Amino acid sequence: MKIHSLTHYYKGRSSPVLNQLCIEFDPNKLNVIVGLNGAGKTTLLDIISGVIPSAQFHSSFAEEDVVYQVQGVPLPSTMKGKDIVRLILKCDTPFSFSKSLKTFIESLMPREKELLNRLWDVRIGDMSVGERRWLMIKSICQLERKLYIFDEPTAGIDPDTRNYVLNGINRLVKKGKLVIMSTHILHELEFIDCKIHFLHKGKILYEGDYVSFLKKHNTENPDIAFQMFIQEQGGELNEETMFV
Ligand SMILES: Nc1ncnc2c1ncn2[C@@H]1O[C@H](COP(=O)(O)OP(=O)(O)OP(=O)(O)O)[C@@H](O)[C@H]1O
Repeated sequence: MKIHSLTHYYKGRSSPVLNQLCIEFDPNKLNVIVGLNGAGKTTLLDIISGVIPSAQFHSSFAEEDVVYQVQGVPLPSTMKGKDIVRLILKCDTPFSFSKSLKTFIESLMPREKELLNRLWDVRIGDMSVGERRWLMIKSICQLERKLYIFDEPTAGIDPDTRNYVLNGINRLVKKGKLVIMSTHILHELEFIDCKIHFLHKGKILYEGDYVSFLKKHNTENPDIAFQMFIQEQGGELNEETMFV
């Protein structure tokens, strides 16, 4: 999937958040969008998923072939773990819930099974941020879709659980699905076959693999490479337009 030129303005903002942005997703790799806070990653994912309509982007995927994990959990806090699992797995209507649940449980590692068991009767409002995210994402990974979009799926998740989440997402790529995610945790990409899309100043200014990104900046630390990349692009503010 390619986007040739995408511009998006938010109401009341004089400059566009996305400015003639071009991007090419790789169907055989995990596509990872990175960039500073406020760079426009969520906006881009919102447009690709159809949450924000855009006259400049026409998805080649039908609505029912797409699943989008958003950052917040727009669900009542009294829902329990088992309700979330049922709600998400039931989205795949051709399969019965008991069959989907059996497949879901079989896909989990032993510690994940313990976690599911523990969260089964816990209300969302009583789960930690990481527990809630793990449950939502692992359930979403069970759905049969062609395009999967995850907005910061590993934010606030401990390293062990993060591995389970990333493995689940990576398995989708291996199954031939198009997967796009955003992240601020660059170190997690080291062992993943991914294509990084660096969003900065409304455009994708770098597309390539993790190793090339590090090599380009002559470092083994992705956070340093990130900082160097931002500096290369010139980070100065225009003093004339500040605080007016
Ligand atoms: N509904 C909105 N109306 C006006 N401006 C918005 C709206 N949503 C987002 N913005 C602005 O657009 C810019 C990009 O926001 P966006 O959430 O896409 O960034 P992001 O890269 O996902 O940030 P983060 O890494 O912090 O999650 C920000 O400056 C934000 O303030």
